[in-house]
Amino acid sequence: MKRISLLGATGSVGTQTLSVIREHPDEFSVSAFSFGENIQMALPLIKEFSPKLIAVKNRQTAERIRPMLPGNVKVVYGIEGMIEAAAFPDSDMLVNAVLGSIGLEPTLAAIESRKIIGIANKETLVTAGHLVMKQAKKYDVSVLPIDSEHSAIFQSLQGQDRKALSRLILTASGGVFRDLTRNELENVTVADAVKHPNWSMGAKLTVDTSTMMNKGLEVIEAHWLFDVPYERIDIVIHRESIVHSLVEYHDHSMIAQLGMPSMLVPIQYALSYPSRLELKQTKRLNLWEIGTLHFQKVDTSRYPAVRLAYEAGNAGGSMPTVLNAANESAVDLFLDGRIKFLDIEPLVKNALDHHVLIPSPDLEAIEETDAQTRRFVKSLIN
Ligand SMILES: NC(=O)C1=CN([C@@H]2O[C@H](COP(=O)(O)OP(=O)(O)OC[C@H]3O[C@@H](n4cnc5c(N)ncnc54)[C@H](OP(=O)(O)O)[C@@H]3O)[C@@H](O)[C@H]2O)C=CC1
Ligand SMILES: CC(=O)[C@@H](O)[C@H](O)COP(=O)(O)O
Ligand SMILES: [Mn+2]
Repeated sequence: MKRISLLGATGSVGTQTLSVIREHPDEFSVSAFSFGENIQMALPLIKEFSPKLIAVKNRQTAERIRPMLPGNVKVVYGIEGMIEAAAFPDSDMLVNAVLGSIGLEPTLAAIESRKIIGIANKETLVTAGHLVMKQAKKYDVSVLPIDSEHSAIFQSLQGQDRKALSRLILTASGGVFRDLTRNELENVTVADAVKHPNWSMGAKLTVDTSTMMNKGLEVIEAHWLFDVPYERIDIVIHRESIVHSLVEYHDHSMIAQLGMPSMLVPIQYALSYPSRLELKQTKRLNLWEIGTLHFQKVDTSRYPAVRLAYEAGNAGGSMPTVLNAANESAVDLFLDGRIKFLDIEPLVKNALDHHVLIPSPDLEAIEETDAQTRRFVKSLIN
């Protein structure tokens, strides 16, 4: 029985993680459960999975939910609460499916408590991948990818000769606006931007897929997870989201993982690794029904966020922190209707241009850079 601390339990990855746990009650249980403010969604899940610890975003949410729960359930809140949930002594594994760089400190705390880490929360690896991977090495902890592309790469590396790895190739759907020119993006709305052609996901990530900042963040995520330099990480646009990513070896063999677009597969693989469990809930891939797959080179003048991400990754130090924080702020502003879709990329570029690089930032410098960048982006639109 693997006992799990789940951060972001009410979200898209969080609820799908709970579906995997529901299907395998003899394999997994939930010991600590964290969410933001969505009590209506959380309450039936808490009743079903009976965690011992609940962490919520703020004091008001904690005070509202406390009387609705049995007395032996502990309720905590804020970043300290999330850290307590991540490092909960009765857990063996952290599944980090919270949104944003707020997931960093809980991840570090769980590593120090020697939990297995299942990481969906890519912002944590983008903002401070060097700290996470250094800590994981120090405490001899596995960091298992849940992001679909990284799970595909991880699966394509199993049993292979790491020294023979040539490059990683991340697939990208191109997002909902992939058939529009940049001029046609001028007046796209929030409602248009939160529809993904192949996956059902939270709003922030869906917007990131349409600027393709998501793929830029994923390049940085792959750099840290697999210790591969940026010049050996490529992106290919693949409309169907059937090939979830590929690894090329020195003998020119490419090994890929394929499947229908469902997060249940990478989530379950991280939970059960190194075993594979049966998955009943997802449609099998039927290649003759799919028929044709398409692959296309990325044009970075169409998707400037991809270029910004490679530049930030290559610059290193605190630049990826700025990239991530500026993007989180800009996407929030877009989702709040305060800026247009095409304002996102220039805001991120402006924040990167304005930042003076810190070469090897520690946690304090990362958090200060993150906060400063968010203030800077807000000041630009005010
Ligand atoms: N969705 C997907 O298919 C994939 C997601 N990912 C990554 O996984 C992460 C989660 O994505 P997704 O599930 O789509 O996001 P969602 O927006 O669907 O869910 C976010 C979750 O985080 C909680 N949350 C948000 N802010 C806070 C906060 N300040 N304090 C505490 N809890 C908070 C939300 O709580 P509440 O709603 O209760 O307020 C919710 O439970 C992201 O990093 C994303 O990039 C990676 C690959 C695929
Ligand atoms: C499901 C998943 O892993 C997302 O992060 C995904 O990457 C979104 O799809 P595209 O980035 O290919 O549009
Ligand atoms: Mn992904």
